[in-house]
Amino acid sequence: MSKKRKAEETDEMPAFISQANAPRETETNDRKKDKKEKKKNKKKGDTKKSQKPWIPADGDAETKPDDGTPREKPDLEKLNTYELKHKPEGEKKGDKYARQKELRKRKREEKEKFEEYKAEVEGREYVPDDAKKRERKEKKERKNAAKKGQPGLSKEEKKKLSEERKEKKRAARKEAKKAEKKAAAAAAAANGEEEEVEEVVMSDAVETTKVVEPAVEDKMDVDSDGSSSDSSDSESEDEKPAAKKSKANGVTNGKSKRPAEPESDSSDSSESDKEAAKAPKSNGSTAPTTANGTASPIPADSTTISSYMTTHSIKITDPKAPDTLHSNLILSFSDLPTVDKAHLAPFSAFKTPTPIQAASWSYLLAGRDLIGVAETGSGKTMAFAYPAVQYLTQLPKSERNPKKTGAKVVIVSPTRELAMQIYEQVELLTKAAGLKDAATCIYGGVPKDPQRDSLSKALVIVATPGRLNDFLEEGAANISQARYVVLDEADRMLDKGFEDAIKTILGATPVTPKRQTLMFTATWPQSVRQLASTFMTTPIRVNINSPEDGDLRANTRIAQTVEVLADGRIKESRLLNVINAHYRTSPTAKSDRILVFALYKKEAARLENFLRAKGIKVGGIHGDLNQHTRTTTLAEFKAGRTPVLVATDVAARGLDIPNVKLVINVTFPLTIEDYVHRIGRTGRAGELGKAVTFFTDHDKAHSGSLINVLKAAKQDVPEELMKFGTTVKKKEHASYGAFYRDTSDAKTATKIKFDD
Ligand SMILES: Nc1ncnc2c1ncn2[C@@H]1O[C@H](COP(=O)(O)OP(=O)(O)OP(=O)(O)O)[C@@H](O)[C@H]1O
Repeated sequence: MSKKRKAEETDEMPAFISQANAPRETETNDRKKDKKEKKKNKKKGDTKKSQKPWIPADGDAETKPDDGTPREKPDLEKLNTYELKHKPEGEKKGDKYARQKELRKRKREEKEKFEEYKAEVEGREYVPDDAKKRERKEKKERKNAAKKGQPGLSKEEKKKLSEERKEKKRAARKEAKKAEKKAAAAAAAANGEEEEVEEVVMSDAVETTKVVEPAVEDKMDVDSDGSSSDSSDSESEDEKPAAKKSKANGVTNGKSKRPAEPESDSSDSSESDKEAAKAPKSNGSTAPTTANGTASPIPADSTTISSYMTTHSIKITDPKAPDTLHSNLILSFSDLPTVDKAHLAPFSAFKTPTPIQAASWSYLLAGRDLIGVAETGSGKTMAFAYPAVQYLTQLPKSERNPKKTGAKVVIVSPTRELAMQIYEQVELLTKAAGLKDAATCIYGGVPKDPQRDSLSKALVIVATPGRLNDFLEEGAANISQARYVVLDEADRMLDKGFEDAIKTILGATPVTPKRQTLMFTATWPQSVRQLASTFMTTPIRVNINSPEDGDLRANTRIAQTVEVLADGRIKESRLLNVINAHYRTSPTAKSDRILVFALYKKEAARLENFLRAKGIKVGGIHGDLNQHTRTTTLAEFKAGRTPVLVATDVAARGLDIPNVKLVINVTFPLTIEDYVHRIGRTGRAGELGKAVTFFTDHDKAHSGSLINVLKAAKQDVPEELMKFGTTVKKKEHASYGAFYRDTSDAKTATKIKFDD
């Protein structure tokens, strides 16, 4: 037998046959090999049987004693995967293979089911494994066939071929781009736009908004040659994504519209330069690009704008440009400077921006400090939140890493519930802008740990002042690079109660003017104005339907009634009567919610119990309740499951609850501003509302200011109220003094009896 033949036999035959026929020398060598192999396997703990000679399938039957009992084959289909995994006693080899085969089949099926489910959740088409394999196989076969078709290609030839292929692809891409451009031009022409308008307006936008901070990649371009990169370059395929983004933002020279984001506080440009840079030109040429990235024509002509300003009683005061006609209003969502229509998704249910949004957006997007005063329920949240999120989207990626930079936007609100509500709105915007999980909400009354964790991942912090201060103290919150800071309900935030906390928070952010500071409210008393000015740099003042002199203006869509009660003890029965009367007469009674305000926590609890005892489905919110109860009670009220809510002033500001048709003030609040905010829980977003206020002798200090509020909103002033006097004693600030205004028509108050 030739050596070759011997080798073939050894390979092909079962081991025990080959060993029997092998010559002695080979046999001993093989044994030695086997021993070594076994030793090795033993060491590894490997019980692999591959080294054992092949045994027929029923080998077990030969080696194991037959106990006479017939072995039943298990029904594999009935076994679960756990049972399939475990070898039953006395299992035959053939059965084992069948069991393992079934197990593999089940696992495959489970995997497929999971993949199908995953695809469904992710909203994509499910491609089964088999199809994928087939596809891969076909691809491989095609590739092999192609290779076979060009046998013996030299290296150079292959290279040439690959170059040619690349060239073809490049040409195809160019063609596609050309076609895209043509289509865009055709669409623009169809809209009556000239192709050039885009460039003119876009460059105009850059010039007029004078922006400041180039994206990191763009910065390199600017630094290297001392000028911004040629716009034509951006057509090339090698254009960096950041540069593309800047261009799409309507910033052709790679500069953004925002204030500088220097790593350190030192900067080449002087503060005044920066200030100038922040200022938009007021000739309407901030010319934002539209939602689809094309240039918008100048948003609206000056006549349209001035008539809009008159209709909505808009007053814009810019200390830097006192005599200018402010015409850069954004009257339509499509005029907003955003690169992607998707960013506007949260506005899809709205027809147009509200006046406060229309008047403040262009200034905020240009980086200005701003005080926005507009009636309750007029969309102030989106007025400050939209530019905040746009600011984030325009930051270079390296600046969008909260672990390294900390938060970039801080929004502070006076109550926990309001903070949660703002957070929800911000989340809508960040999600739409593709910034997943960019925001966190920090407030008291709940465990700190989850909030602490969230802080390291958040670009936006929405917070109540106390809890944020706690985290600042322990070093868990980093807001040292937060250059967009909002005080919502600003007058409340600057009140004595919050003043110190706010000072600490602002102190932890970059100093003004490196920080853009925004204050929004429906009431802007004189007492906080001076303090506010210390935190801002030449802020724009936007007043919507609110007089400059600090007089209060309540939402005019709220019908206000004041009931002067001679005896406070009848408040409860009056409350019940008013609620019942509303439900009897309101055409929308089924879906209506009623909000009842008390001044004290104990009073709120008492009223809640009283109404419940009278068979009314009622909830309560006040400071004595734990946060969990507060949150669930509010959710129940929002959902309409408890249509009446009794609350203290924790619910007075900002809360936006649909279908609140009636507000009842059982006890007058401590300030007239709180009165305006309380009743502002109704009549929101253009709806009508009603407010009923019980007024007693105890509240007479507020009669003058209440009368003014009623008069300003063209409401009836009851004769009984007039008798308490019309003197307005304005609020006093601890550091900035008192603000009084006396009116002459004060009358002596007389007690009047109220007959039910
Ligand atoms: N452009 C818009 N058109 C119509 N509704 C809008 C628009 N923008 C916001 N809203 C809606 O108006 C309602 C009130 O908005 P928001 O809570 O921001 O008011 P606000 O001015 O902050 O009120 P408050 O002074 O009480 O805090 C919300 O339900 C909001 O979704």
